Amino acid sequence: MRLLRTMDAGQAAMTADQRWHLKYLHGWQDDYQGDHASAVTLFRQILAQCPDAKLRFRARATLINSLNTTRQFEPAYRELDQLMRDLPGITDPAVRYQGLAEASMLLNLAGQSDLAEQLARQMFQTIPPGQSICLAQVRLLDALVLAARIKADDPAFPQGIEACLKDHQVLLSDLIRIQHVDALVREGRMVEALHQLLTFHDEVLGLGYAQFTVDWDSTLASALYRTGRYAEAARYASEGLPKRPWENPSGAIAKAYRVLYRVAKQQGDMATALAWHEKYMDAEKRQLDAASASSLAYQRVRQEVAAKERELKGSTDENRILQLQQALDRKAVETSRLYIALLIVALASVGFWLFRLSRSHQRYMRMARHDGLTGIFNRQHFVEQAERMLASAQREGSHLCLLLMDLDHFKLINDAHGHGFGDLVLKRAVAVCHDHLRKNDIFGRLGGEEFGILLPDCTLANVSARAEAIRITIAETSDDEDTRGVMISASLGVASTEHAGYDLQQLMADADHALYRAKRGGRNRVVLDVVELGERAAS
Ligand SMILES: Nc1nc2c(ncn2[C@@H]2O[C@H](COP(=O)(O)OP(=O)(O)OP(=O)(O)O)[C@@H](O)[C@H]2O)c(=O)[nH]1
Repeated sequence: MRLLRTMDAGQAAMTADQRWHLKYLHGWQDDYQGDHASAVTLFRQILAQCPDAKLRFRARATLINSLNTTRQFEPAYRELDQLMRDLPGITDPAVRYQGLAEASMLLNLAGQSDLAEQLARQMFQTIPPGQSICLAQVRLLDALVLAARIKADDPAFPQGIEACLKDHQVLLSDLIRIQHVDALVREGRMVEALHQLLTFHDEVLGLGYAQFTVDWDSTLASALYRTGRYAEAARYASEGLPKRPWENPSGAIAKAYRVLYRVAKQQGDMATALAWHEKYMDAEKRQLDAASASSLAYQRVRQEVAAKERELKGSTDENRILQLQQALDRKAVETSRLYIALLIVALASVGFWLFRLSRSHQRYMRMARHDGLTGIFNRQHFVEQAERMLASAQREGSHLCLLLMDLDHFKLINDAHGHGFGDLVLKRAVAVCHDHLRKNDIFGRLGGEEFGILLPDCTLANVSARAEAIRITIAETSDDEDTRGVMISASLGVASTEHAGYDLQQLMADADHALYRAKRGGRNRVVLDVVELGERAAS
């Protein structure tokens, strides 16, 4: 206490952590001195605000003890439940050890000797440095004796006593002795029990621990009574009774009253016997009430905790279902996105494929319709287009002219300059012809070096000028640089719907006839199927 006062004086210089520890010590002191209400308040402050988990754990362990002492069983078991939950997080052996010891003791009081034994056995694995198995053995024997699961000859008793004495824990060594006495009494070994109780009686008295003294004396009185030593039994029983009535019921007090009652009865003092019997009954009832209240409280808290866990599990399950649902939704969104992406890729592929197909179709169509060398219509397509145009002109009542053009002495050009050169001349002749054609004119290669040109909206009156222009242009290619002055010319035969009508065959025949005449007339000239245009020799 003095130490605590000194520490209080130095509080101003303490760290926050040190102040919390000081508070804990005050709580512990209040508890020891019987001011349990103050102790409980201090421990609860620590539990609510202290940041140090270790100190909170210790405060809870001591709080459990205070609550139990003041018979606040339900809060005590609630704290015990929390203590057990916090236990796995506590690694400091001394703190764990303390917690396990408190928990084991409380469970033993609640009649849960199995659980108490389990926790006591855990204590053996957490012996703090510098400590022996003493306290662990006390807790274990407490549980085993209560459950009558240990024989009086078990070496655990002497081992425990030895360990406690080594630690200078005389009170704890005597606690083991009284546990041993319980075991001896249960086996009917009264003489040995008595011997032990008498031998250490003064030592126990010297400890000054009132509750334990009552326990020892009443056990001694009971043993004396059972061995027929009535007077001594009565003496120890009444000596053991507390000087002022205890707030807390104790089995030891009931035991002492019972001895006194039995001795009085034995002596035939029925009035005294009756008085002791009443007290005995009252103490026994209080003891039993306390025991069953404790046990009931334990069961109630267990159910409460189980219900909470079920609720928690339920909400956890609900949460998990919700989470799964959300995960599923996310997956569904991802899947639809994937499908959309796949669809887009598929559509793009199909689109691309269609585009390529149409391109190759167009290429194919172009190849099918056009001449590979000059790029103008081939004969078949020229005929098709010409027929379409003739039909249309016939419907509209307009006139067309057909020019058949054939390069002169082309064989000679080929023979003299090579086939490749001949190709060049063919392409050049076509190219220059384009300069004189309109958008709707139809131009095709009918074969070899022979070409057809169909001119819509054209009459015999204006065709000659256009045909002549074409002839002149071709003749002028002779002067081109790359034709190296080779004589190039063309003959043209012209036919018109005005004479031939709208039948292509007839028109072609007329034009062919005119062409023949142009060739026969000396080449490099234009001949109408009716009138031969002026002959003009190639320059
Ligand atoms: N270089 C080349 N020559 C071709 C092509 N197609 C046909 N020819 C040639 O053109 C020549 C046509 O000769 P001919 O029918 O005798 O007529 P020509 O020599 O022009 O005489 P005329 O028509 O009477 O003036 C042949 O020698 C064919 O081999 C071609 O695509 N390229």
